[in-house]
Amino acid sequence: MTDCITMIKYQGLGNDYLVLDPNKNRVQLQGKKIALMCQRGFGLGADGVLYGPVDINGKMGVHIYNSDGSEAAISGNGVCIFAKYLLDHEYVKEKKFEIKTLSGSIEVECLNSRATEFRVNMGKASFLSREIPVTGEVREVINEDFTFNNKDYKATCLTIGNPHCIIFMDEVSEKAARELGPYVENADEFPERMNLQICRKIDTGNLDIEIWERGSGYTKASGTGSCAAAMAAYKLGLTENRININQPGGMIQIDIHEDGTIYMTGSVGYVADMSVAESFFS
Ligand SMILES: N[C@@H](CCC[C@H](N)C(=O)O)C(=O)O
Repeated sequence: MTDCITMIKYQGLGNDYLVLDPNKNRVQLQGKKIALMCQRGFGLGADGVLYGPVDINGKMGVHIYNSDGSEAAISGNGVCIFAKYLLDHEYVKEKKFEIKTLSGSIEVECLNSRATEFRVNMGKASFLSREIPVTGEVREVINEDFTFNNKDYKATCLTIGNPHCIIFMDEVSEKAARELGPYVENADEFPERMNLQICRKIDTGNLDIEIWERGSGYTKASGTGSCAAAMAAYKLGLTENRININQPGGMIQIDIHEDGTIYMTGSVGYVADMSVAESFFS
């Protein structure tokens, strides 16, 4: 029998990931293999790969990869999807547990019996340039002037464990995100590249966003992107501390606590068991 690599595809509001469990596969993960798996058309198609469970500093963790093969420190939808995988495959039995990522330990809570709704403690954001990172003197990057593709914008940048640029606009669209995204992602001001969310304020409890992800491009939803958009709007005094983030794949609710801790409530779904022959990578 040909050696196969087995994966399970899940999605969080259309932000889809392949879970690759090293306990079930003997595979040396490399960036180009990940990129090949994620390709739509030539590969299996996904916004990224979740490789785990693995040991990270003595705890059960997951490595998160974007569809270009780059590794991300955190993914909100990715953590919800991985939490579902761990419950579905009985790696955990509790409803509340921690998942280790490169950005730290993330507390997750399963909210329903089908393990499709999760509440995640995403920690605190930082607007400090040296933590995001953004070049220039150390400052909070709030409503700052930037030029992307020869056009001037006001942007607020922050880290949720991964870097985000938030630009408020009167109208947001997939077209606008796809046009601006690559310039923001790869701007010289952002040494580790950048995730972009363009945002429209609907009211003090609702934002509309469109997303261009570092390393994955246009996606239908983003957990960390939702946290970043909500935190930027709250910091700018545009919203209350409970904000519904409406995005093409659906809605993610964000709660910002008094101490600045951000909680996201997201939904995920199982898509399919998939396998590829080793020869797929040759
Ligand atoms: N879709 C994710 C974000 C994934 C990581 C991001 N592309 C990065 O490189 O930081 C989410 O749901 O947060």
